[in-house]
Amino acid sequence: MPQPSLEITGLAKAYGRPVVKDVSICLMPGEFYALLGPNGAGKTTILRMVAGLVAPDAGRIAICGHDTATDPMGAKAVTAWVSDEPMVYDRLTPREYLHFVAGLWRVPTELAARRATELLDWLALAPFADERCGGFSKGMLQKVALAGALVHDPRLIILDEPLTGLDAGSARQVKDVLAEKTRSGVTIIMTTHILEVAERMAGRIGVLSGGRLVAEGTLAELRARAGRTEQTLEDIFLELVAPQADGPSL
Ligand SMILES: Nc1ncnc2c1ncn2[C@@H]1O[C@H](COP(=O)(O)OP(=O)(O)OP(=O)(O)O)[C@@H](O)[C@H]1O
Repeated sequence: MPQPSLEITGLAKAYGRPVVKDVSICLMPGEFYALLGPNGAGKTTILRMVAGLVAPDAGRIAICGHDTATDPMGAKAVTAWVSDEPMVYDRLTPREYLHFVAGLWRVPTELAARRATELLDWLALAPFADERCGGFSKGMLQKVALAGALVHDPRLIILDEPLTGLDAGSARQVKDVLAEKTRSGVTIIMTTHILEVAERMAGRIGVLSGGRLVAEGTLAELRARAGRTEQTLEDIFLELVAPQADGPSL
């Protein structure tokens, strides 16, 4: 059996009160997984723990076999993290930024330049490749940040609300790049509030409510579980996260 790209087991985190409770998720190479849940359900906290930005209180995370607690560098080397708040240096151009990030990852210069050109093309940033990022819109900065996250050719991409603030054209470019990545065996885990995006892009969907994973599966599996095949993802989602599904914590 191939090695999972992401294996989360019994993950827990409290900030005064528990916000992530005994969450386990296993993703294989090439999977696209969407984490859905109401505001405050714990989605970003899980992603931040996977990215190594927050330490779990309990549980284990392994990325392509690298335990994030005992081998954080090994785990980070195969991971890309793109937050919903793009951090890009204003004074650099997209090409300079990608060169800089590739240098941090020690990607050989020629390979880095080739990947940068490809990513800038894919994300329709080529015409702006040599303009300073300082004048860019938030959507353009998000695309530059995504390109930066992909320049070291990660095996796991972690995305927090990747399409927020993108216009239809940019959202399509990002979706196409992500779909292309999964075709080449890269695994993606993302949070989204846009149910249509989860429905269209993700192979599997996990629904989080009050810090717990209350359902997981393909859309067809979630429908079958809800007992009615004609239900939309929105109907299923609202049923799953309704207060009676999770007690009074919501
Ligand atoms: N650094 C922190 N300190 C204290 N509480 C935190 C911290 N980070 C998150 N929380 C709390 O943990 C809970 C889960 O937050 P999280 O951001 O993971 O939810 P989310 O599902 O991503 O929500 P949203 O959809 O609104 O982004 C929230 O109640 C939040 O206030």
